[in-house]
Amino acid sequence: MIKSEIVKQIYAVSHLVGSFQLRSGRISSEYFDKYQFEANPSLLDAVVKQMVNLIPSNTEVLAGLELGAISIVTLLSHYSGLPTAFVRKEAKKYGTSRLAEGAQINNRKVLIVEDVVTSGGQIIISAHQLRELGAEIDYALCVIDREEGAVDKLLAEGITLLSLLKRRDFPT
Ligand SMILES: O=P(O)(O)OC[C@H]1O[C@H](OP(=O)(O)OP(=O)(O)O)[C@H](O)[C@@H]1O
Ligand SMILES: O=C(O)c1cc(=O)[nH]c(=O)[nH]1
Repeated sequence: MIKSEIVKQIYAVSHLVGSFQLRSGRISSEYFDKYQFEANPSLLDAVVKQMVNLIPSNTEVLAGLELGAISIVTLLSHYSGLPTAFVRKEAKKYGTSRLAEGAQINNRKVLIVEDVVTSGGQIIISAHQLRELGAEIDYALCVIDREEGAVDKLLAEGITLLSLLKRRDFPT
């Protein structure tokens, strides 16, 4: 599927208009309901196939942030052959008590994988937690960058934000 068709389909299935409180606390008149494009197998497949080309060449592990990025990172792992860490917002309180499940991240080049990025706040929180666990994080990769300041905020943390799509790619 070509990129313009992906844009068209994502907009059709996931773009909502209304009043939405975002993770950052901001109020927005629009919302990309990522679960709608993730629930569509052919669209998810097309999105992830394009994201494979954006993975930095020195990446050793993919790290998908719960919940929305888990389906994306799983398919990205399938197409890239890279192992995956599934990253919780909080460490599990029983069993292995892990924040990052799956692949080992200690001393490895880890690419954070996200769905929709607004302020970049969630990536920063998770990057701090993963770095505490020994991960080396220079990049994050998302499906949609809403272009609300995340690129600069992340750069200040030493993280380059790569995105398949930007807000400007969609209709206004
Ligand atoms: O760039 P930010 O301002 O941090 O906002 C974007 C974050 O908010 C959304 O997650 P949400 O909290 O809705 O979680 P979910 O994936 O568990 O649904 C989105 O999936 C990003 O993780
Ligand atoms: O910033 C957010 O919380 C957010 C924005 C958006 O468009 N979609 C989403 O899932 N989260």
